[in-house]
Amino acid sequence: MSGEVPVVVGARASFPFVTLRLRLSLGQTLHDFDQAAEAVRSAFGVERLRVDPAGPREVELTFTVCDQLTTPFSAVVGDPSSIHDVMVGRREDGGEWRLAVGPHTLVAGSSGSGKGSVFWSMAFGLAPQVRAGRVLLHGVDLKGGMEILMGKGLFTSVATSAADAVALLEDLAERMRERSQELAGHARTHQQTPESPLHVVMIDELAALTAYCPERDLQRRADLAINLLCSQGRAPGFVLFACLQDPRKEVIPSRGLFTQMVGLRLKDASETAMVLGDFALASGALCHRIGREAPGTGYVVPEEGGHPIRVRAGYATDDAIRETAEAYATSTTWSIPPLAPAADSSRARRARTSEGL
Ligand SMILES: Nc1ncnc2c1ncn2[C@@H]1O[C@H](COP(=O)(O)OP(=O)(O)OP(=O)(O)O)[C@@H](O)[C@H]1O
Repeated sequence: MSGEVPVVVGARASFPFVTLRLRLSLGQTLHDFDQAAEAVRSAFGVERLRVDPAGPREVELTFTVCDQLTTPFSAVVGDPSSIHDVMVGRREDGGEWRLAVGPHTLVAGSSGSGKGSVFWSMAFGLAPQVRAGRVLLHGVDLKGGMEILMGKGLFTSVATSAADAVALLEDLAERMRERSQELAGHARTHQQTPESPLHVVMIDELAALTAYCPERDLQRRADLAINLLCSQGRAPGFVLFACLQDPRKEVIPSRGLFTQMVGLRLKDASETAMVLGDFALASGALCHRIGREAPGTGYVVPEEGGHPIRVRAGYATDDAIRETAEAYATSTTWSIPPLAPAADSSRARRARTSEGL
């Protein structure tokens, strides 16, 4: 028997997961299990099946036997003491889904996949820090501000045109450079305080700036500023959080600079691999199989590495967004500086309403 069929050598359960450990039969490889995973998952009628190597001749199959994320729930305002990560929803094991604030985050998902719920859950999570002045949110919404202006009170500045978005990003890149110079020789990472807040740039649809912007020069300048902020912003306290429908490299050249990826419902397996890595498919993290009836559901690779985790974001109604924005409004608002002429764009020009930030 052991030469033909893999033998079950162990089993364990920890709700909602059941794990079987199998000894490979002669000639079988991990790849065979990866290939068969979808057929086995479907035969057992479970939500997800993950295949992991477990030593030279063994493999583990982990079945998610109960989907705890089917019922939607509301986005919540963060805990005032949370600085490094915020709760944005729930994980498949019933625990809190917390997103780290430091890394640059890309949320990819087709239209209607629920990117807005991750966006607002993040903003709600940061709201107490916004009110305390330790975090300044900057919004970029080139759909005329439809999404972000609803919660305008939380934002220090909001750009709703490509020209304003570029002016804002270049201004932030310049502030980042200045702060890095101030920190040089004193500290390797920035500690957020009201005197020196963390800047979080929240972009509703990144491709509107990096791929579909009709003005090539603005597109080029936006790419440059995003690359600068992504590659140098984390240590001095400048962070990007961007949503995107189409994760292809030609749409978002700086994709690799985003180190925290959230994959909601996507079009096909290649998009899933682009967002979460090839590894995701063998882990059963199939963003392209997420149903339309479960917006806000997706997979995320934990910052410390390991398997993608299935998650769902809390949902923020329009009323909840307005109320939260009113209750946790920032006291720091900026006018976006006028767009510098192209040749002059490396020198940010300022029109600050708050001094010394
Ligand atoms: N976490 C959630 N829980 C329950 N329902 C949700 C959730 N997120 C979104 N929805 C529902 O799905 C709809 C689409 O969500 P949303 O507008 O956030 O998608 P999107 O990915 O931003 O789409 P687009 O790119 O077209 O703007 C919402 O109007 C809402 O009804």
